[in-house]
Amino acid sequence: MNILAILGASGHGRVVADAARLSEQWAEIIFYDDAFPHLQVSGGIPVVGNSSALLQRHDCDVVVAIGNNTIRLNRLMELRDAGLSLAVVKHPASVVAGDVVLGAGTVVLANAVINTLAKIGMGCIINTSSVVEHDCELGDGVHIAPAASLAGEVIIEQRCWIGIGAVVKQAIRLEHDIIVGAGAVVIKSAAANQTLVGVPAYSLSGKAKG
Ligand SMILES: CC(=O)SCCNC(=O)CCNC(=O)[C@H](O)C(C)(C)COP(=O)(O)OP(=O)(O)OC[C@H]1O[C@@H](n2cnc3c(N)ncnc32)[C@H](O)[C@@H]1OP(=O)(O)O
Repeated sequence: MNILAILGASGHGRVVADAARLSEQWAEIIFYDDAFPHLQVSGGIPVVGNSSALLQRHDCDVVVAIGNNTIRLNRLMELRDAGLSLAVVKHPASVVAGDVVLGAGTVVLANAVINTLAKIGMGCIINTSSVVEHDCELGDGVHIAPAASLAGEVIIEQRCWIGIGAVVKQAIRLEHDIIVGAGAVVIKSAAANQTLVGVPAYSLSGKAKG
């Protein structure tokens, strides 16, 4: 389709819009945001309605640019179930191996590299200058923040957030809904629903309170 509708007109939305514009895949880019009608324009791009209005459209591709993994994924599924066509946005300065599978609604931003046989789920953010090495598997709604790096054969389950500049050693598995803090170095697999920080990474929930 000729129009890309982006749900979420915040800073991340503007980054996604710019990647989409540079990819030259769409003739027109518009925002939807629940701050409409208060918010009318973002980064020079018109905000034309709220999320309910977007659900009524069927003449455009759509992507959700909301940082929160659970909200982004839920919104995407809602739009998919309403029959909208979910786009993949890939910045032209990203490098994605030819055999990589990118799930619907995923965005790959500038200078990100995804290497051979990686599988990326639905609604993921592969953010600026991040690295997803060969044979990694990312579940739905994962966010790899700027400059974070996953070594080969890492498995990241759904809705994990790998913080800015974090590093994950090869063949590690992170179960669902883990947050890895900025700059952490993860060297062991970890169970779901915890926050890991530090070098080497440890669980914040297991930290003694002083
Ligand atoms: C384009 C973009 O901007 S994408 C977004 C990129 N941003 C990121 O990736 C941010 C990642 N987020 C973080 O690193 C956060 O600090 C989190 C999620 C790890 C923790 O946040 P919160 O749950 O709010 O924890 P809080 O800030 O209260 O810190 C709790 C403790 O952990 C420590 N801590 C927090 N983050 C880190 C970190 N990254 N590394 C080491 N220690 C940390 C704090 O110093 C604090 O320790 P204390 O109890 O001894 O004082």
